[in-house]
Amino acid sequence: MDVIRVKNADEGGKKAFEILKDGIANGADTFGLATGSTPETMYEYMVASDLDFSDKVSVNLDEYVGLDGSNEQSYRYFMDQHLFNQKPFKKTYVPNGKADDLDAECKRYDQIIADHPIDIQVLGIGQNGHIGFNEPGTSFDATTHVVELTESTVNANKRYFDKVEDVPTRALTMGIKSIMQSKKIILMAFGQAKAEAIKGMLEGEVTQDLPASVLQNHPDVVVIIDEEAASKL
Ligand SMILES: O=P(O)(O)OC[C@H]1O[C@](O)(CO)[C@@H](O)[C@@H]1O
Repeated sequence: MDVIRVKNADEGGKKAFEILKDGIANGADTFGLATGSTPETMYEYMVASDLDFSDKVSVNLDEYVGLDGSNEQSYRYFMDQHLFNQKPFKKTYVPNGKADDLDAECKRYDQIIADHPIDIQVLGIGQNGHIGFNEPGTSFDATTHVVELTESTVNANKRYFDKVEDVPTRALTMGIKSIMQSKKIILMAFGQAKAEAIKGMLEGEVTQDLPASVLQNHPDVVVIIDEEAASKL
């Protein structure tokens, strides 16, 4: 893995944006995108740029079960607000958290991923080392599936909700197998809370107990970390 150290999230987002821009210049047209606070600065640079995404496709990682796109806490809403409303794409995919049949929705999403192989996958990382919503213990062979969120993840994400009881406890997520099939991966991590997971991911063994460690097996990963996230290396 190629590790790039930056001062802060702004510099990290800029760096990620530059890698994305180079990728586009080299023909990338399908992007795996992530939500959460981590990629926000990268989206700001995308929005401020003169790049045109109207012939590009995005396939997002995950969505809460039970929230539809008009819900301000949904990941569809987040993506519209932070990127798609300002920079229209040809097509944007996010799992449907309101699907009546979640198993069918997982199959539908796997077909979307198969139809749109991801050139560049953007990732954050959970404090417990999750990628997407693939929590510790998830099989590396998993494709899109429904996840019971861990207490650690619910607690980390409660900052976006009025109260912890409002945080959905289930989500749909692209699986690790699909993430690993992306041609290139950019993982960003900012802040002290990510330091332990980053250490495990870069220096620990490859184990399902720390899902992001699987990235050691991918041939083209760029890890962008600020000083705090790098503090345990
Ligand atoms: O960027 P944040 O808000 O720290 O979230 C970290 C990770 O958690 C998720 O939001 C899922 O909980 C991921 O999509 C994200 O990469």
